[in-house]
Amino acid sequence: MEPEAAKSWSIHSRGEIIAKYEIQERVGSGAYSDVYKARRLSDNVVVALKEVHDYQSAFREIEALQILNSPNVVVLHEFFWREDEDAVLVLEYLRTDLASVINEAKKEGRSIGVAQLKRWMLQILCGLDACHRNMIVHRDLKPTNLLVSDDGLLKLADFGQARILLEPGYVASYNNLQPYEQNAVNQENAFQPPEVFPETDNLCQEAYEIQDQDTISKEEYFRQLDEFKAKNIDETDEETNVHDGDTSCLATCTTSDIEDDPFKNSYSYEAEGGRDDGQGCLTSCVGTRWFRAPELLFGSTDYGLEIDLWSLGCIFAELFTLEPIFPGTADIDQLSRIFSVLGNLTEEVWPGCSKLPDYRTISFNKVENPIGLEACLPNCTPDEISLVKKLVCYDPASRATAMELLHDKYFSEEPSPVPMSELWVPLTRSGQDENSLRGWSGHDGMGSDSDFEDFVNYTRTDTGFSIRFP
Ligand SMILES: Nc1ncnc2c1ncn2[C@@H]1O[C@H](COP(=O)(O)OP(=O)(O)OP(=O)(O)O)[C@@H](O)[C@H]1O
Repeated sequence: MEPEAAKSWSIHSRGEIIAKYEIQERVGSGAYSDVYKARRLSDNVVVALKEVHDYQSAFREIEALQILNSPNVVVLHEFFWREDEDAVLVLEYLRTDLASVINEAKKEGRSIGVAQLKRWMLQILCGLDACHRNMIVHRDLKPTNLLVSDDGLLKLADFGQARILLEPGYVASYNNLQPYEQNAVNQENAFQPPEVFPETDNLCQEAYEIQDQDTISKEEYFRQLDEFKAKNIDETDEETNVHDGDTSCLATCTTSDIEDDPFKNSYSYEAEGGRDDGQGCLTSCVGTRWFRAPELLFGSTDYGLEIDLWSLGCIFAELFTLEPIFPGTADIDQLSRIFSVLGNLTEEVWPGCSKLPDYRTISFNKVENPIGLEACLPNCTPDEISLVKKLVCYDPASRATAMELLHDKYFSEEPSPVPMSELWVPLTRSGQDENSLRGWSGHDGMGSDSDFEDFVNYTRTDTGFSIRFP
């Protein structure tokens, strides 16, 4: 029996939806959406109905998912879109997520075995590689957005902040799909639950083999991105009259980040280029803070796919240690945590970084002895540390691409990744993130959003403020 309260859900008033789906329960909600588990009446297939309360977010998610055809990206079955009503996306239903995998392991006091880790990582890499080959930057990668099926199939989800960095159709053609993706496209009835997924060993092996023919090189990617930036227009958003950044800040930074910040005139995520500037700049206010790349924290508006690679590095680190690597309580705290590990961001480590919009607004005191990533990854092997280092590095151009990582020797060395059927999949969804649960994972006391609470040693300067680490 459906609980009484359920009848008041706005989705029940959508005649076209309840004619086709029986809504069973609400399974999640996010900054932009409510998500329901439902049964398709015609064939009993279980789906997720995502009612998206933000036009721009719905548009982006639909646009990206229509392009992507990867076994490691959530399937969009259909969508309902009417003027003056929230869009409803019908997605394949995935019961749990990677955050739950991490939380359960932690609760049980065990680590995730290396062979299991490798299988999770390979699946994330395959999904991300599919996005990046289509020049789609996800912009909100985190464990709660990596959904997992009962069979251990991991899928990238929540494309509400995704952007396509090139004109649609430029790279997303059938011929550009990897063999495993072509199989997915060829499935006669796309509305069936996925068939047994080919083992990722084969999947990634095939991906390696055709890499040189069918994927763009890093150099080509940067060339295309430069062209895109030079054009300085965003056709998608121009056409739809949607501008990047209109909603992202409120969705991803807590209100108090902005409202309570005594220095909000000196340090702000409301990057000039990101809000309705008509120039097609990207907003720096994307993603969830713990996984946000330093260039975003410094207000960059012309970043690329590499912001996802930073997030990926943070996710890999968390898989190794079961703890978020940079659990910042506010945006400046986020930067300070990164600095204390990697050292200060300077022209030596990333030539050109001083041109980042907020680089001179905030001056951090020199971190004399950064602890290094090794200290954050105790009990990890040199290969594991090296894997994270390839992603969690300042210069975006130095970050390894998803395709490069699929070739990383880490994945071909013993122990081999477990077959998917041997993955340990939690029975429930327990995943939480910084936005949804304060005090989770032993981060009690770090829940404040005040950027300055943790920094008693700050002083105003002519251009902003300066912070000494405690
Ligand atoms: N396909 C799905 N199958 C099952 N549950 C889902 C699915 N998609 C989303 N959910 C659940 O709904 C929650 C919110 O979905 P999602 O993250 O896509 O929305 P959002 O509003 O963009 O969230 P966020 O605040 O993280 O940006 C997810 O954390 C997940 O628990």
